[in-house]
Formats: sequence, C-alpha cells, structure tokens
Amino acid sequence: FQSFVDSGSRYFAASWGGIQWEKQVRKSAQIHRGGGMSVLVTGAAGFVGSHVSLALKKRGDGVVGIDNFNSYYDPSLKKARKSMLAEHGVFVVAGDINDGKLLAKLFDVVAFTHVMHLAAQAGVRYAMENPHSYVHSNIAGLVTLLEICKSANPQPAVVWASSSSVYGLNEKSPFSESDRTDQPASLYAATKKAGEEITHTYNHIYGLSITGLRFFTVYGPWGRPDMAYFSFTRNILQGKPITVYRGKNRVDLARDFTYIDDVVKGCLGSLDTSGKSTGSGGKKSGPAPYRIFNLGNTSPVTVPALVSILERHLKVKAKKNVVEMPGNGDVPFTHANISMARREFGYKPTTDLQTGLKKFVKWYLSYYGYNHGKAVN
Ligand SMILES: NC(=O)c1ccc[n+]([C@@H]2O[C@H](COP(=O)([O-])OP(=O)(O)OC[C@H]3O[C@@H](n4cnc5c(N)ncnc54)[C@H](O)[C@@H]3O)[C@@H](O)[C@H]2O)c1
Ligand SMILES: O=C(O)[C@H]1O[C@H](OP(=O)(O)OP(=O)(O)OC[C@H]2O[C@@H](n3ccc(=O)[nH]c3=O)[C@H](O)[C@@H]2O)[C@H](O)[C@@H](O)[C@@H]1O
Repeated sequence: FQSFVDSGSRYFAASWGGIQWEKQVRKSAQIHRGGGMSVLVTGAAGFVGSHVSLALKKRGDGVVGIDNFNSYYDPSLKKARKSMLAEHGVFVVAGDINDGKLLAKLFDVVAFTHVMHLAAQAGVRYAMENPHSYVHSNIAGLVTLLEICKSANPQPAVVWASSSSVYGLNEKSPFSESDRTDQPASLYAATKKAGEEITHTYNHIYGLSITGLRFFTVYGPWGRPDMAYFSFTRNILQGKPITVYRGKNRVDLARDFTYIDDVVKGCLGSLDTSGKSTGSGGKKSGPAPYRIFNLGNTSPVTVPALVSILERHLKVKAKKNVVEMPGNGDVPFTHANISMARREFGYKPTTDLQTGLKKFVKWYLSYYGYNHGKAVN
C-alpha cells in the first residue's frame, strides 16, 4: 500500500502492508513477559514517545510505534530515535494517525491491548504560525485514532497526552485536576482541552477506557529542539544570544519542569492501572474508566534560574535579551498538584532541575559533539 498524507507542511509517501512489513510489526509487538501488554505508541519517534517505547520494551511488553516524521523540528533527530528503538527491537511505522486504513491494518495484524497516544503538534507559540497543523494532528488525528480503537475487537485501553497548558489563565496554584480549564491561552491548549472532551464522548458512548495525562514542561536527553532548555543550550554553546521572556511588572516566568524519567514512570503507571475498555466492535457493554492526571514535578523554577543552571553545566555565560512576554500564548507560571497520580499509581517525581539538566547536557554534548552544537539546525 502507499498512503499519501499531509504531515503539517509537506506531503510524503509511506509504504506499508507487505509481508516483510507485517513480520516486523508482529515481531515488535511480541510480549516477552507473562501478563504483559501489547502497546501501540503513537508519536514513537518523538521525545516522550521514544522514551516510553523503550521503557515498555525493556520490561517485556510488546511495542509498535507510529510516527509521521514531520519537519516541525529536525527530522534527523526523530530518525535517530527510531534507529535507537530498532536496536532494542521496537519497530516504528512511518505513517500519519489521520490514515485510518493504516491504523486499521495495524489492528488487523496485532490485537493491541493498549494505545499510548503521544503523537501531536506540540509547542505553544508555533500555533500562531501554523494553526492548521494543530487541528490536523490534535483534533482530526485524535478522532481517526479513536474511531479505530472503538471499532477494534477487543478495544484497547487508551492513555494519551493532554497538557498543563489546559489550565490556561487559571490563577489558583498549584493546579489541581478539578480546577477550571475553560480559559486556554493558546490554540495548542484549546486543542488539548478539546481532546479531553472528545475522549470523554468515546468513553461515554463506546466504553473506551481513557486516561489523559497533563504533562508539565518535560525535558531531558533526546529532547525537543524547539523547547527553551534545548534551544538555550544550543545558542549558549554557539555564542548566540537567547531571548528570556518576562511577565508583566517584571515578574519572572516559571515552569514546573519535569524530568523525562519521572514522566515515563507516570506513563507506565497509568497504563498498568488503566483497566479495561468495556466495548467491542463499536458497542459498549458497561461503564469504563475515564481519568485525568497531572504529571508534574511540584516545584516550579523561574526561566532565569533555568538559564543559570545551564550556564553552570555548560561553563559558558549566556548572552541574554530579556523582553516582556509577547502575547504569544505563553502563561506566566505552571505548578502541578500530583496527589491524584500519587494515590492512583504511586507517581513520585525524584529528579530536580539541576540534576535533570546535568543529564541533558551530558547527552547533548555526546550527541552533537563538543563543536558548540553547530550540527543543530
Ligand atoms: N514535552 C512536553 O513538555 C510536553 C508537555 C505537555 C504535553 N506534551 C504532549 O506530549 C506528547 C509528546 O510530546 P513530545 O514532547 O514528545 O513531542 P514530539 O514532537 O517530540 O513528539 C510528537 C511526535 O508525534 C509525531 N506526530 C505529530 N503529528 C503526527 C501525526 N499526525 N501522525 C503521526 N505522528 C505525528 C511527530 O513527528 C513527533 O515525533 C504530545 O502530545 C505533546 O503535546 C508534551
Ligand atoms: O507543559 C506543557 O503543557 C507544555 O510544555 C512546553 O511548553 P512551555 O512550557 O512553553 O515550554 P518551553 O517552550 O520550553 O518554554 C519554557 C519557558 O521558557 C520561556 N521561553 C521560551 C522560549 C524562549 O525563547 N524564551 C523563553 O523565555 C517560555 O515563555 C516558558 O516560560 C511544551 O513545549 C508544550 O508542548 C507543552 O504542552
């Protein structure tokens, strides 16, 4: 088969469906531990997806990835993550979650017990540049995926990435799952909030088990070049200035930066406790779990403090341009209350920003070399 899909800004073709392809999918989905699960991970060549796929595979679960390798950021990093996963026996299919035929084929080949849905157009500020890419992946793609999941027999349990950005202009701190989420500050946040409502309908009508995870600014090795900690590192090493946004009345912005290994533990914990979907072939036979959890670090750090930590680890002083936060969708601060995730599956982040950034810098220097990151786009 050949499927042509619009992956954001450009078209690409992906081949799938041959005997060799099916063999790779089956092998990757094999469970190596009694009672293990077979998980379809969307966005598997992405930052969080590659880490979660690896962790599942390492503990004996079957994992098949799907990713459209779009060029929102350097696709060579996504390809490198795919190669790293292949070395550990995880096959990442090249394709778009809007391609219902491809998804149906994957479910024909493997009776997935779980779907870890991480494919999305991420990034808060880029939504002003390319709004339709958010609708394409975070709304249309989500619905295509849920349509396949609800029709599957048996239905998988679905765990998916929402975002701390749904708290938007909420001023109550720390953010609890029961706080209001009806004042998004960006189109990205609005599409994640829409995802929470859309998944609810599939839970209600079709009995799909749904767990939404509100991640809080995740960072770490194999991270995302568009995020501040990554682009600051690159610019500091290249001697280029960085732009540090500041809030109204000269107040520093702050984020509840959360280390990737902690988030991975939260993803696995929520998969393990997700319970079963209650329908099959599009028919519900009883109520199924619908859950939403914050996965944060519970200890916000200001952006200037983030820069200071990077300066110390990199042993280079940053050239800072401090500017007032433009009206670009950013929120002034985030801070997670994680008591629900702690209660449900023992989620307990253990990595502070200082320690986590040390690990990131070590990875960055080994991946891009010591030539001040000039290989990065
Ligand atoms: N990293 C964070 O700080 C953070 C915080 C909150 C929420 N999230 C959410 O977590 C998830 C993972 O984020 P990430 O940081 O790993 O981002 P990422 O961009 O590295 O990973 C997403 C992956 O999905 C793929 N993808 C995008 N649209 C697709 C489509 N239509 N079909 C198939 N593949 C597609 C991309 O190529 C990419 O590899 C996303 O849903 C994101 O919105 C991330
Ligand atoms: O928690 C979340 O839900 C979101 O976390 C991050 O979004 P963000 O917190 O904006 O992460 P960064 O882009 O790394 O920005 C971190 C902080 O640095 C600031 N920043 C960013 C870029 C820059 O050039 N300068 C700057 O000061 C931002 O205003 C923000 O306060 C991810 O990029 C989103 O995909 C995710 O949904």
